[in-house]
Amino acid sequence: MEIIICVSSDTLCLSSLIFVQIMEEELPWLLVNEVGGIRGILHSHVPFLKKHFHLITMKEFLENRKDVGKKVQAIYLWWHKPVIDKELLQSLPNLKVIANSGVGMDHLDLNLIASFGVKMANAPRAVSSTTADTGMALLLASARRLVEVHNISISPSMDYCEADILGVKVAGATLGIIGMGRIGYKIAVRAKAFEMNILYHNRTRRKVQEEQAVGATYCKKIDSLLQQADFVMLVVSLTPQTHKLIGKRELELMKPTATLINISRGAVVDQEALVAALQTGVIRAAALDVTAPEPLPRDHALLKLKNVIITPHLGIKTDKATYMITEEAVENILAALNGLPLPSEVLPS
Ligand SMILES: O=CC(=O)O
Repeated sequence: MEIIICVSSDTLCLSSLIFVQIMEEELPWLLVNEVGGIRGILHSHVPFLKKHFHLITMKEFLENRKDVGKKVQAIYLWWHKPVIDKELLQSLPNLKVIANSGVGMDHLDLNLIASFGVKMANAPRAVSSTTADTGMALLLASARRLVEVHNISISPSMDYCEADILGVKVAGATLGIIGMGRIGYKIAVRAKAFEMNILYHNRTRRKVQEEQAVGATYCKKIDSLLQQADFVMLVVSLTPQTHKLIGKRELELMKPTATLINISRGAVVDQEALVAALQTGVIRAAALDVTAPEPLPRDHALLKLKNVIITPHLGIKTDKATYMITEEAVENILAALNGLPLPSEVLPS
């Protein structure tokens, strides 16, 4: 909403106010968590959002739930916030759409949201390359023990022996990708450039031409991939079927020299089994961008292991990718508010 105040050019004093005109139709109201901070929309996205919406934060909504609730037509979820529950949905009678700032929708009760007649969208276009980069960064960092060698390099004594910095050769090693959707495939593209052999498992097999383009071999059974891979990368969505997909049995199938990399969701791995496997040398190392919960309690056993690298769900967090996510969200919200098909609608299964 833009307010134009016209004053007489002769006197330029307030008493000469002629009229106050409200320009433009009122913009649709968009509910966001907060601006700035760890769970808030980034400040740099706000001017873009304000071009299309009247922004209202959760704090403002909670202060005046009755009046504001009726106006909100859309929610932009930034890293799972605000939490969408029945109570919130009931207080937003005109809500039409919820846009998620990522691809994973496991934090949402899709059936509940759909039962309120609210559409949902995610942001698959924006996230793929950057998340694939995160996976490769973790693979390389773990292979070459970057965190350990960094700590040695900045230590006062720099006391180390060759064995302390000996890594694993990536070229010629076998990468097993579990989950060959958009992100999994982009990881394969990157791994090919690093001269890795690539195995993959997916619910549905990729086309032969797609496999050939990255030199990937399909493993119908996860077990066979686990037995052969030097690096296993988890890229699946979290669903009831993938919950604790990797447990004690699966870890024991892996080579003792193998590394597990998880960029999907923490709950895809049985964390207790993982801790035991890392402590007893069942596998060499793990590199985790995701844990359950996030962040882990500060005294968690995974934080004490030298053969673990943990990042705070870096996933897509780069300047460009986060901005693209907001653009994708705006596209979806505007489509829903105009009664058009949503470019990345997510339906309950
Ligand atoms: O975790 C990241 C995403 O869901 O896109």
